[in-house]
Amino acid sequence: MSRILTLNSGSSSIKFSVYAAGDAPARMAEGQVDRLGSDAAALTLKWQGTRTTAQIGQVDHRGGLQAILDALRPVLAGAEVAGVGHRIVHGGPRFDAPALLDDDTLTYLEGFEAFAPLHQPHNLAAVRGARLAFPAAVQLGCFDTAFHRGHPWVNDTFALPRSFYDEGVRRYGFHGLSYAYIAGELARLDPGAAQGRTVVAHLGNGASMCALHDGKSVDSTMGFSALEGLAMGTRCGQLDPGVMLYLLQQRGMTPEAVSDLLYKQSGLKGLSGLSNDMRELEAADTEAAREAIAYFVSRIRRELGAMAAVLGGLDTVVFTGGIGENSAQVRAQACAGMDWLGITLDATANAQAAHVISTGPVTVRVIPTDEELVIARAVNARIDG
Ligand SMILES: Nc1ncnc2c1ncn2[C@@H]1O[C@H](COP(=O)(O)OP(=O)(O)O)[C@@H](O)[C@H]1O
Ligand SMILES: CC(=O)OP(=O)(O)O
Ligand SMILES: [Mg+2]
Repeated sequence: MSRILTLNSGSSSIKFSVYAAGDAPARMAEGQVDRLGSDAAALTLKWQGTRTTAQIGQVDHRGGLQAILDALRPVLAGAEVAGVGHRIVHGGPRFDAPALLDDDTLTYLEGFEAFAPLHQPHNLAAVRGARLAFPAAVQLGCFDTAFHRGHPWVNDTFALPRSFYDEGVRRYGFHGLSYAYIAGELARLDPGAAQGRTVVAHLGNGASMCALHDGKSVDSTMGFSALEGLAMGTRCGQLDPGVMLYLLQQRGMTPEAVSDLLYKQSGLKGLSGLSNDMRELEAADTEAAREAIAYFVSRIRRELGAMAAVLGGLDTVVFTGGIGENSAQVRAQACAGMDWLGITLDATANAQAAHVISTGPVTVRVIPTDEELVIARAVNARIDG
């Protein structure tokens, strides 16, 4: 009985799944620890038709992983974990496909910790934890950046002297496992449309958008780091680099303080003064919460127009991620008045998060993402039954 474990460490959650290996991986159990870093972290496990949630208090990513391994003991009893698949946000310029996580590869990936400080250190810590817990298992890295490696050069570079591009200062793009899944789903649901022009909005605690042509990524709102583009739970998104110079030079902030500001104190949290969590903002009756959502949405709208221009038109829009899948309000605001682009929402279908929520010529879909399945398929292909 071979099992595959997937680990997906996001900025505020660790999602996990257990699959039975075989012709295609079959999910047996799944769950997550969410609200990491708050005092209300909780572990949810779905297994054998039941769903249990346990409050685990204030834990960090390491404590979250330990709680997951403890909870999985009965799930994995009597079975052999043949492979552990890891979501690793940064694969650098080297990886355009999953890779075995040997010592050399881990050292290479550590070099990108500073490029993705909310993720990469947690991702690699999970690899080390999983190696100890499952020493005989294949450890496979599946990279968020890999899906974007085929971008045209103009979407892969900044207008800095070329030597910076050569040393790796590039627009990598992230959330690639999610986009790979969505591209595959689109090809299954509507093969004709999947060959066309699609914009996918992955709206979670981290958020980005991707322009797909014929299922391949041609542009992303995220760039060198997971800071660029849309505003996020705690990240600023697009920012005039002059602001950073002002903070460093005029305000005299340390680089560490600027990093903390841009990664952890900004975005929805910074604008609302309340929370990074869209559920809380939607429930809050404050002007600042409404304005934070309005800013979040306005950036989505702006990028949607930009990506339609990059693609030379638009056939399909897909909403995914925790907010994209669950917030009818954000979807409605993002698409309001977009009839000029061919986007018209059906209010009832949107409220129900139906598969198709549009009536206009552009098909707007809600597709729950499944980064874990993309990882499990990659591991399944590397292990023997
Ligand atoms: N029913 C809901 N309505 C609005 N937002 C939601 C809902 N459920 C989840 N979310 C939001 O989804 C976000 C988390 O998305 P997720 O993709 O799980 O994040 P991560 O980046 O940690 O993987 C949070 O802002 C959360 O508030
Ligand atoms: C890359 C990124 O922002 O990931 P997440 O949405 O999991 O925070
Ligand atoms: Mg995520």
